[in-house]
Amino acid sequence: MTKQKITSSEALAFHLEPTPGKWEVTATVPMTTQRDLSLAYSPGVAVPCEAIAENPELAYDYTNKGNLVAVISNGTAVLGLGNLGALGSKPVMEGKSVLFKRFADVNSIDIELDTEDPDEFIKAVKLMGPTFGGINLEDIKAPECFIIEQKLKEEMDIPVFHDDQHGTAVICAAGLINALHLSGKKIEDVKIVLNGAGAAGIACIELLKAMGARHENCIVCDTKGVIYQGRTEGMNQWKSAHAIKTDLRTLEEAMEGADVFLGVSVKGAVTQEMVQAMAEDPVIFAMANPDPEITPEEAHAVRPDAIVATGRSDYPNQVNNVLGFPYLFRGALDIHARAINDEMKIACAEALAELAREDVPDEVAMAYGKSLSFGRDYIIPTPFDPRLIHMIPPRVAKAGMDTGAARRPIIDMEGYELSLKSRMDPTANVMRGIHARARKAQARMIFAEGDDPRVLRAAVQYQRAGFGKALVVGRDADVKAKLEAAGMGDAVRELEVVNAANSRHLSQYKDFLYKRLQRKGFDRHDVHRMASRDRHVFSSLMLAHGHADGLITGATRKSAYVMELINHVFDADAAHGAVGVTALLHKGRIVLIADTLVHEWPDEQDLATIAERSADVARHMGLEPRVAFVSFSTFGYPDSERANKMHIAPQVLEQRGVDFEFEGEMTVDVALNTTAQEAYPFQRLSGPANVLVVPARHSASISVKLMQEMAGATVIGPILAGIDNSIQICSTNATANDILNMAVLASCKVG
Ligand SMILES: NC(=O)C1=CN([C@@H]2O[C@H](COP(=O)(O)OP(=O)(O)OC[C@H]3O[C@@H](n4cnc5c(N)ncnc54)[C@H](OP(=O)(O)O)[C@@H]3O)[C@@H](O)[C@H]2O)C=CC1
Ligand SMILES: CC(=O)C(=O)O
Ligand SMILES: [Mg+2]
Repeated sequence: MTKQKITSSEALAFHLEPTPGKWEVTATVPMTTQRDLSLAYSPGVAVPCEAIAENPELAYDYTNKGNLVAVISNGTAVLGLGNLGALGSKPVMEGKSVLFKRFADVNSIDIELDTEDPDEFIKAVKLMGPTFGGINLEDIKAPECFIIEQKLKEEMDIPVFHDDQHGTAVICAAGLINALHLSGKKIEDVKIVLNGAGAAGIACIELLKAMGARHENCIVCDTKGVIYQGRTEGMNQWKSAHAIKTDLRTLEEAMEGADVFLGVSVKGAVTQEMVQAMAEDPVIFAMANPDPEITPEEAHAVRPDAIVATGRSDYPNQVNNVLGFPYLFRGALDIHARAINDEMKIACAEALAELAREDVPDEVAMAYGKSLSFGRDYIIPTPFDPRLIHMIPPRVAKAGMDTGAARRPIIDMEGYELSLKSRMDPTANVMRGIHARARKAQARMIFAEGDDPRVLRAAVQYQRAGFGKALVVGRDADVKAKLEAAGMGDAVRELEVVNAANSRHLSQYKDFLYKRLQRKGFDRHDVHRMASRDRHVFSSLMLAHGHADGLITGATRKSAYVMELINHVFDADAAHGAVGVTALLHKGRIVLIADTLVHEWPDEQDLATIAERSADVARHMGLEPRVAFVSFSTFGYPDSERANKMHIAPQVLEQRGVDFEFEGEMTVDVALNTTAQEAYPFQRLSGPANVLVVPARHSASISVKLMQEMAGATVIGPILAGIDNSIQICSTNATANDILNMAVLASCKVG
């Protein structure tokens, strides 16, 4: 698989922009009028306060407690980086909070406590109990973490869960069930070596023993080597419980003939010699973060028969607690659980293991840009698998209900699963699918406006994110200076700068252009000048000759101007069926609007073509198209000459016999709102429209910009559809990220 290179400057920029950190708080109630204020605050707020004081259970109804989890750390074991202190751990904790939201729609805030004293820590967390529906402890070193978790579990009436212990153990167990299944070994028989006897290590080995691994077959190591009976150095009661009678003293000795290696220690703790000495079909879970005990490349170089997993997302088999904590808490919160007990953890591990053995739906394979099927490189579901949200929490919730952990059991399990499906934001999956397809396409993308810093940023990101090769049109010295000024001096050597002066194909381009334009009033001299001087024309010529796979431009000049130049080389116009489609992403919805670029005032035939091209784009984005022809009238009322073409266009489409849903004409609310649709029982859309064909380019532009400015919608486009070549025109106020999105779309050849 293509490994994505991430630089330190990118990581810092990601955390700095658009605002420092990774999350913010938004209100879920209106706060605009005097009445809102009276309800949300004094005097209205007194009513729920008193109700909750009388019956604390009502806090789950009248406050956000029931869907709020605290991620709490003191920073004493930040990933595998060691003790970075409370503040130093904040980026990881913010990250965990965001993962809670992204994967399971759990609201979460991070809290960093500046203390290494377990009693102080316990007291602080306990006092916060009323605020939260659950507590996720994170990156607290052993053995303090054991004391802290145990005490808080005893004293709090909400789930307290140390993720590094149990989250890791659950995922490790799920992965191991499947790895052993593949290597044909049984957990009772395998010799397991665990390196790292801290939070994660102790919990992993305890869970595996509970699942059948034999005490005498498990060798645990730490910084002092093997934990054997009688050892006194660096010991504690949790390690002692796993000490065995043995003469082995070092990890190297322990690894001889081992079937399974589990690493939750530090980067590079395992050597190739150690791996070489393992038994046949060894299982190696090198889970230290951010860098594993040994890389899959190193392990496979000496043992091609090994099944290897790491904690990282850029290798296959990511054994990482991100697969666990969001879904464990989702299930626990939804039954208002008092705790997350062992049965709930085991249910989670089994559900994950089963899911990996199931047939992988196309949408998952598409999102990852490769086919995934149960085997050595796919023993555990991938974090972006959209089935996790509706398949794991119900199993956790059921186990909690069966074992008395639920305060409010779920009655309608089927309804619960459906509600989980609709919790997740579909736009994220669509974007992921597009990115994965682009990565697979590895397109050579021309960024025509190499003198613009936004374009340069996008080009650098395009290449560094592994989408393909970025070809930047510009003058070498200028590109270099701009990159340096933008703090990306290190990218100078990475990007290929192309221009008329360094092109071997210029005379070929000139001849081609002259042939196209000689009967359109251009003389040879003008044409040659244009080919070599105008970057839009030069870029188009490169694309037309197959010297690149896609073109992205329009960030510096108005789109009509750019289109005119591009059309000297291509036939990307209305007469040839070109259409501009813009995608609006907002509040978990995606709506495409067309035509935003090519047709000024389309007639009914054009409108039908626009619908067809837009439906293609929708399918490319992974959406099943539901097209609405929108107007200010609905099904003929009010009758108006201006709305007439919108009334007729669906009939034209009907005659063309297309294979997608369409309807019209209708107002936007009828198109997008199923309740409004009920007033028209004869209408044929099976749900809200996701493609809006609008009467003219001005209405398209107004709608898009209104959504962008007023609602803060994400705008992708206009996507130029209906032409063979992959050209995307971005807008002059596009950000580097918008330009990158357009390049990615161009690269997966949408349209
Ligand atoms: N993939 C995943 O999902 C997860 C991975 N991890 C990773 O596991 C590692 C440990 O985390 P955690 O348990 O929270 O941390 P702890 O600080 O609680 O424990 C660390 C343990 O690793 C041991 N150790 C450190 N260096 C070595 C070494 N060179 N050889 C052998 N043992 C060593 C320590 O030994 P001693 O006791 O002698 O000090 C200690 O037992 C980290 O790298 C972390 O990123 C953690 C959670 C989840
Ligand atoms: C993944 C995780 O929680 C860790 O490495 O600490
Ligand atoms: Mg952790």
